[in-house]
Amino acid sequence: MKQTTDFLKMKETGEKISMLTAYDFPSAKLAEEAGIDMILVGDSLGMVVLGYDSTIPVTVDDMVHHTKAVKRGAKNTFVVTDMPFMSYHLSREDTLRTAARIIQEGGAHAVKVEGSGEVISMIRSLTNSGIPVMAHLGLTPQMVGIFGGYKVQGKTAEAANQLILDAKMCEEAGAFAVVLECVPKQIAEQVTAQLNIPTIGIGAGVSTDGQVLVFHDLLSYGINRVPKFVKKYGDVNSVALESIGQYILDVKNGSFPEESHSYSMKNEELIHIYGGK
Ligand SMILES: Nc1nc(=O)c2c([nH]1)NC[C@@H]1CN(c3ccc(C(=O)N[C@@H](CCC(=O)O)C(=O)O)cc3)CN21
Ligand SMILES: CC(C)C(=O)C(=O)O
Ligand SMILES: [Mg+2]
Repeated sequence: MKQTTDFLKMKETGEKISMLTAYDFPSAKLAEEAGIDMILVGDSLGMVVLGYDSTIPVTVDDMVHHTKAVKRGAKNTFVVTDMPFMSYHLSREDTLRTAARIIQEGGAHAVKVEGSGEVISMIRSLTNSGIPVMAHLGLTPQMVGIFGGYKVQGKTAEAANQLILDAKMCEEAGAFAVVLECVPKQIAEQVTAQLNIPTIGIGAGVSTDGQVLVFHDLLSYGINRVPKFVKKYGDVNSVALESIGQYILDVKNGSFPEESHSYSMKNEELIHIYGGK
């Protein structure tokens, strides 16, 4: 299993890091079997699995519950779990206790936190306590209420310079990697060049040290509209719709179940249950 030090080595050698979200046993099993470098139990589960329209309602209990399922499906892959909305802001003690739960109870190898500012000192406290931290900058979805929507970040020179400073502070605070979400490719390239820790991009161009995508986006699974940065590698929606539609037809016209799907008993037994008639 790859771990934090291996991801640092991958940056040095130029081997790109592949990361994918997973939220349950089957998605984790598939990601591991395909050979993914790192799994993210993203709070995007609130949207793609639980049906909320943002990541804001997701709780620590949700994250622990889904992390446990992911761990049962992927026993040999590095697992990072998102700390959900407001779970790393109230106090240092609360942040450490929550992260410890995600690690000890959930079984994650690392946690991910969004943002800079006050969060930087939390990254320091977490890493000092022995918990590997992945930072997340740019479009930080837990700030959707402040951003006024899911909009590309760091588009002005000022915002871009701030992003570069923030990324450096995350590294100094001990983060082992940083996710850059929805930022101009030029900024992602700059940050990647200026950091010693790997950058993992999502909507951040090709220059980052790795890429992350949402499982359901990559497979078009239960999702219809996807952001511009998503590439559809599969079409589970159409496979599922065709299959379920055919099942319904077969049930209605009696062509399912077939003989091969049915159980039977011997005639000599059967005669006795009809009272010998
Ligand atoms: N299914 C899914 N995929 C994700 O990547 C994802 C989630 N959910 N939920 C949590 C966040 C929210 N994310 C999003 C959601 C929408 C856009 C989006 O529509 N962006 C616009 C950019 C608009 C602009 O130009 O500023 C786009 O058209 O791509 C981006 C990131 C990324 N994360
Ligand atoms: C989009 C990725 C980076 C994420 O944070 C999530 O899936 O929750
Ligand atoms: Mg997230």
